[in-house]
Amino acid sequence: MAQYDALLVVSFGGPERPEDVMPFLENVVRGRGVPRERLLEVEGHYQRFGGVSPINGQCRDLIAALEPLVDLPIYWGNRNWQPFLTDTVRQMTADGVRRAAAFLTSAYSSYSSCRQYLDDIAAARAAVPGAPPIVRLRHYHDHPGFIAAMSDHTREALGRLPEAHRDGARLVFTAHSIPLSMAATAGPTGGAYEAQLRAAAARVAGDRPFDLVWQSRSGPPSVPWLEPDVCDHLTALAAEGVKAVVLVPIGFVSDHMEVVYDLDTEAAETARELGLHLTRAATAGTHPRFVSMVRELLDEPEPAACPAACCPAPRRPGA
Ligand SMILES: CC1=C(CCC(=O)O)c2cc3nc(cc4[nH]c(cc5[nH]c(cc1n2)c(C)c5CCC(=O)O)c(CCC(=O)O)c4C)C(CCC(=O)O)=C3C
Ligand SMILES: [Fe+2]
Repeated sequence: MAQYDALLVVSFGGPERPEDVMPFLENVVRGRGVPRERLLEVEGHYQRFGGVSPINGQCRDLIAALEPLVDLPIYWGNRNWQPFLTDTVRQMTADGVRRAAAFLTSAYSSYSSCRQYLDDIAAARAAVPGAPPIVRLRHYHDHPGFIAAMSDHTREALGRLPEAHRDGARLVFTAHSIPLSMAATAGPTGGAYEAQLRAAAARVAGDRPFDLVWQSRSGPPSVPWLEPDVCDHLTALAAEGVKAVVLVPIGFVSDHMEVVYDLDTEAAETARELGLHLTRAATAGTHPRFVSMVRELLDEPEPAACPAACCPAPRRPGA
């Protein structure tokens, strides 16, 4: 930890009042070619929850849990909503921070889940004269702390199924879908997003059979994204005679809107219609092993930066 004098938590950001929902969404999709109808539909998801995304509160909770373990000032900046990364970097600079470590609330390689965060950190630094170096802590999708937290939460969700259904329940891991072109170029040699997710899911599943499926598809319908979608997969499982499912959102680190809407609202409704027993595992959140993992990452030697050609920005047909 001696090499850093501050910890910066970098997250996606989300609105916390109804009037902030559309401006937030416009920040997220600027230049991304997301159809207007999709945006209005997603606006509805946020307004159903009073215009409040859970994600900022979850960042505050994570920081509160880190404070007793990390003997450094902890800063927090978001990519898409207040507190904005640029404002935080300005504050860090004013406070005299000389070399900060960045913890990203995104665990896997791909343009959306990695390079876009690095680009936004670079843009924030470029906007602030004298901004300190910000060193991204390494990917943690394979860290024992992350795997332990998800394993614990998966066991706990299995325990919430009716007892008679526990042995036969299928573990269904989910992650945010991304365009196939983005998946193909994820990581230093391509395919890393899916490969990392599958490896993490296999470790959490242990010797139980499992599936890895996708949620929260966006973008124009003409662009192919990773499939199958979680709801289509539940339908297929029910047709095969599966009676109970545990959904494990291994692709995310907190129970934000993509979890509480796309899984707890939409997928739960699909399961009810199909007569499937369904529980959902909590994400890592503030699980003690996940929190202590951040402390352990700070103590590791400074990680090498991602290769420049890793996770390139996708071409955006329709953008
Ligand atoms: C890989 C990935 C992660 C996981 C890694 C990570 O955690 O970063 C993730 C997380 C999240 N995605 C989130 C929200 C949104 N994502 C959108 C759109 C998109 N996501 C994409 C990918 C990912 N997204 C992509 C390829 C798009 C299409 C536009 C583009 O090419 O960039 C849109 C636009 C509307 C729509 O859904 O169409 C919204 C509102 C929230 C906040 C939730 C909250 O508020 O609680 C979180 C944590
Ligand atoms: Fe997203």
